[in-house]
Amino acid sequence: MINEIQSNTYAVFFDKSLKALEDFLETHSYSKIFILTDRNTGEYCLPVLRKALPTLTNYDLIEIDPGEENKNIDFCIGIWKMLLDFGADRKSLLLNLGGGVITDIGGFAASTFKRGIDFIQLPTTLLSQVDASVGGKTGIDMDGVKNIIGTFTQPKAVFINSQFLATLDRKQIISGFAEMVKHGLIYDKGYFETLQGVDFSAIDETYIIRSVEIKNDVVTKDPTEKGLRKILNFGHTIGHAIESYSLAHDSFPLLHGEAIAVGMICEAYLSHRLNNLSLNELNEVTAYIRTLFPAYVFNHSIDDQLFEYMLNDKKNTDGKIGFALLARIGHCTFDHYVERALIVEALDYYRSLELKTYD
Ligand SMILES: NC(=O)c1ccc[n+]([C@@H]2O[C@H](COP(=O)([O-])OP(=O)(O)OC[C@H]3O[C@@H](n4cnc5c(N)ncnc54)[C@H](O)[C@@H]3O)[C@@H](O)[C@H]2O)c1
Ligand SMILES: O=C(O)C(=O)C[C@@H](O)[C@H](O)[C@H](O)COP(=O)(O)O
Ligand SMILES: [Zn+2]
Repeated sequence: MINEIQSNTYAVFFDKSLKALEDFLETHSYSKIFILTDRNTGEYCLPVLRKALPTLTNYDLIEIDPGEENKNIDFCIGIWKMLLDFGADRKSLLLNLGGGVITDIGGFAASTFKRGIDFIQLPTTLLSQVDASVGGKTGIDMDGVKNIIGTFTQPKAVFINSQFLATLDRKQIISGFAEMVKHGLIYDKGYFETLQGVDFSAIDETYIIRSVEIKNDVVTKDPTEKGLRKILNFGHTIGHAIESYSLAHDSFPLLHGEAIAVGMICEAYLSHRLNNLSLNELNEVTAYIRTLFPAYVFNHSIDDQLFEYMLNDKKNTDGKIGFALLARIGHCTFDHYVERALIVEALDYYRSLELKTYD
């Protein structure tokens, strides 16, 4: 069965057969089709796509190295060059087959090439299925700052095939799960509670659909983050700073969802201090996230560096650092500007927890 969620300008299909994709390609006459993969999705996901769509033979493949460290302008130039060399025109289609790195950089490359060509998202990680492929935020990192260059450009369609997740390791699954937890925390307490019983060895498609419904609801109301959409950034002001720091300093950097989990604990603390989140709910959020993720160990000596990153957050105004904070589980508000001393208190709260550490 193919489920479908409608956004402002496109549809998200939940489609294990990829029949909806076949129909899409048949009804759109693209002059050329390009498939963007990274080395892993080229190996694991492209064969699944080719098997499901044996008629899709006429395409050019663009493959980049996997990993957040490659979501940058150099790889983007590589994609633009390939499009140019292979003769992409304005009626070409870029099909992004991969995780959030591929859907972000591919979306950005397509939205800027010849001032914009069509792209579709075929997300292959849990994180990209529940979050990154939907909503039209495209982008790349620069100087270690997350997503600092980018556009709001909607894809022509998103095709979610949960079978892609079969080759994903547990760490990646749990990283994606962090964004699902975020969806429950900001929008739907019942969903947050349901997620606590989820079996990671086989994530039910119902949950993926619920997360996409929540994300789609928010971005449909506010596609370009003038207000409400900022709630999708809960956990990200501090989380992105931690992610950037880890990318620059650790031999095995935190994954996006792992860093956002740290951010969600710190920002739940701020929610308690500034936005009426009750102590009980703060403890509930902290305890649950602690069961999912080991501790990330960092001390005061890196606080200045974390602040440098936070000063680049896109929710900031007039040099004040912006946050989306929970008012209660299931409800989040935005445009909270927080002083450094309180942010340090939130980092201290995280540091004070006795957590199992990463090995
Ligand atoms: N645009 C948005 O709204 C949005 C939302 C959330 C996150 N993001 C971005 O998404 C990125 C993180 O995405 P991610 O977690 O998918 O990371 P990722 O794209 O790096 O994928 C994780 C790893 O899994 C591999 N992989 C992908 N699919 C696979 C499969 N089916 N089987 C085996 N291996 C597979 C990839 O090659 C990579 O090594 C970050 O850059 C984050 O900033 C964007
Ligand atoms: O779609 C959104 O809006 C989000 O904030 C979703 C986040 O999970 C995602 O990580 C996003 O890329 C962060 O955006 P940014 O504007 O803080 O770079
Ligand atoms: Zn995120």
